[in-house]
Amino acid sequence: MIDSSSQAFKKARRQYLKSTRNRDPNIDKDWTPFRAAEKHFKARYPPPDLTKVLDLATLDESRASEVTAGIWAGKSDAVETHTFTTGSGSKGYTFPRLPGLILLPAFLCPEEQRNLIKWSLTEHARQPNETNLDVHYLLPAEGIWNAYLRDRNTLVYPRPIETDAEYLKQESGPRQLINNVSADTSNFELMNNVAKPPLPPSSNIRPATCSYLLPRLRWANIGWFYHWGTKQYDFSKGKIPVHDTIRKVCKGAVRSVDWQDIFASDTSDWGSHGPDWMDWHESYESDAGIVNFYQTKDTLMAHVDRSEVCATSPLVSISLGNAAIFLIGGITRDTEPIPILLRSGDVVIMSGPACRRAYHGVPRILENTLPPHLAEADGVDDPTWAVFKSYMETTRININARQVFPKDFDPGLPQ
Ligand SMILES: O=C(O)CCC(=O)C(=O)O
Ligand SMILES: [Fe+2]
Repeated sequence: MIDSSSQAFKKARRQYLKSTRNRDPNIDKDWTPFRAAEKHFKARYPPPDLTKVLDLATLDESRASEVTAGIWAGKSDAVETHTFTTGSGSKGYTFPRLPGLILLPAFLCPEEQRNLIKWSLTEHARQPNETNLDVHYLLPAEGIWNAYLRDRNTLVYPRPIETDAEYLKQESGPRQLINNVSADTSNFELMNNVAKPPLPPSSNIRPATCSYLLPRLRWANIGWFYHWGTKQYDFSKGKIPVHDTIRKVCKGAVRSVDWQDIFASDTSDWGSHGPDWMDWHESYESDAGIVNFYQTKDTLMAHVDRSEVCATSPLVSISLGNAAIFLIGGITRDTEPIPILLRSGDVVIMSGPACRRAYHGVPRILENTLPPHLAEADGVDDPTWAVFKSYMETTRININARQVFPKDFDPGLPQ
């Protein structure tokens, strides 16, 4: 329940009244259903109503302490789902409205969740993997997390602007043309040959401490490098092998689903190569992706992950830490999105032609929803957990792994 006498509620109401005083009363007239849902869940005032949000943890007795830990809970029957039993005996859910969307609640046990959180910060958010901070700062080689643990006041210096850098020579015009085009096997070569100059560092960045930068860590790349300027992969930089921990979890998630059950009666268009779900237990291999780090005020706008050449192979998305509202709609923003409350340990799979290129986003991280198995350092039999716990109190981590190429497609790239 929302406490309307709390200081936070009153502050949000004051800000709302101030910011809406001169607002056009028809402002929401032209919003697409996706935009309207984003606005609803983002709002601090009035706080969003979660009764239409699917929250499967409310069905699971063993997660009762997670659900009651914070003020936020949805409903187990808010959205039409079908249940199946996974290969490992747990429950999985499908959505008649969006074939190929799979939800595996609590797929990861508390220990696996803690290990993935540690891995994300200690081993992954550092060179040679790129992070959002690298564009502007010369980060320590050990990564921002390890440097922060050593001394949170250590200064990190801005990346100098190189006077002969490639980014200064590029015209911005032609880049726009190829920006955000869906990748596929027929345009792969063209996309691959588009120039992908490094993004220019900002000119007004000052030295900053590790404790200032850590909450500003927003993502760390997995596998093939992604080029944000063109929204395409930059295959010329080679591929960093996907860590075994991630490979195994993602393969495990894909293998736990009986795809025959999901897609045998699917009649949609799977593209020129036809359906490939029959092979996924063997052929699925994540080779790119991103680890997203969200602070409680961060959001991820509606988008489609369309840079992968394969538009049907599963994308595996792992939630850790604070809970979030995840919205997923259809191939345009005009489809009313399905709202799902994702909690730590939940895994979402987006697969098949209808779901893999559906609009989705994260309009809200739900504050104070860190589950007890991550929040109580004492209850965790691990003396090193306390520092992770303090960071995770205001954080959600999402590990998002994708397969870039279809099974039999040879991109002709050095491995
Ligand atoms: O954080 C999430 O649950 C989704 C992230 C996502 O959609 C992405 O990284 O493309
Ligand atoms: Fe995405």
